[in-house]
Amino acid sequence: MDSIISITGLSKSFGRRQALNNIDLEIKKGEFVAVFGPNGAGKTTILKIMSTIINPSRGSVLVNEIDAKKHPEKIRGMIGAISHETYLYDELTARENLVFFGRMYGIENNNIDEKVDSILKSVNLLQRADERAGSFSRGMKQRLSIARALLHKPEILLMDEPYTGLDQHAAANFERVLMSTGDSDVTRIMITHNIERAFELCDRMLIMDKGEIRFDKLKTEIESVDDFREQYLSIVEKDTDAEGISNV
Ligand SMILES: Nc1ncnc2c1ncn2[C@@H]1O[C@H](COP(=O)(O)OP(=O)(O)OP(=O)(O)O)[C@@H](O)[C@H]1O
Repeated sequence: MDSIISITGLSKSFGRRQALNNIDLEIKKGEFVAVFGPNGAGKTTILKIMSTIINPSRGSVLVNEIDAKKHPEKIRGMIGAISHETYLYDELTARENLVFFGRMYGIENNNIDEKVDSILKSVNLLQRADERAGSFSRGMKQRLSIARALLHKPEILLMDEPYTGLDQHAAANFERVLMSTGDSDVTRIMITHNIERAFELCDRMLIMDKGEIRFDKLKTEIESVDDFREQYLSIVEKDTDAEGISNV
């Protein structure tokens, strides 16, 4: 089995609200998976469980055959997470933030400065390296948090609406950095409402609704963006006003 992530019978409830309902999902090493769905579908919840930020109510997540519930610390080392929360320290400079996280991930002291400078350059923040993260704009913070997520060269990148706050230039640059990680067989999972970009970048498209995976196809099995959009609407519009899909 060449799955890097193996999810079985996964459910999550918050009080009486069921966010995930008995999900099974296999993700292969090196796949780039886009996850769509209306607000409240359970997308962030499944990513948070994969990142070991929260525990499931039932079921299991195995990453490289390691049980996420039993060994969360091992899983965290394999994962880079980009989300709405930037996980940055406002009082530290951009460089200090990355050095801090680099040490946490066990990057050796003798080459940490070089790695930090190289990743800062890739997100166009090298010139601002010695300024406090707290003084950065939202988009700059997002770029720094992308750098933080990539610094330890994770095997798996989990992205929850990574385009948030990025201007067009930064979004294009982010995609360049993101696709360059493909050389090393990185597995990427991205929640997004941006159907056009995802269709261009990803290998596999999932649609979640009401805590379930309602659509799961390889891009090669989908005729076109329009075909996918139609399928999305036919799945979600019965129950919602189909918020959460866009062309931007
Ligand atoms: N900490 C929490 N406490 C209570 N309910 C929660 C919590 N986190 C999520 N939920 C609920 O679980 C359901 C799924 O939420 P989730 O954030 O996974 O949706 P989503 O698909 O990521 O939505 P969006 O597109 O709006 O980000 C929602 O009904 C939400 O209200």
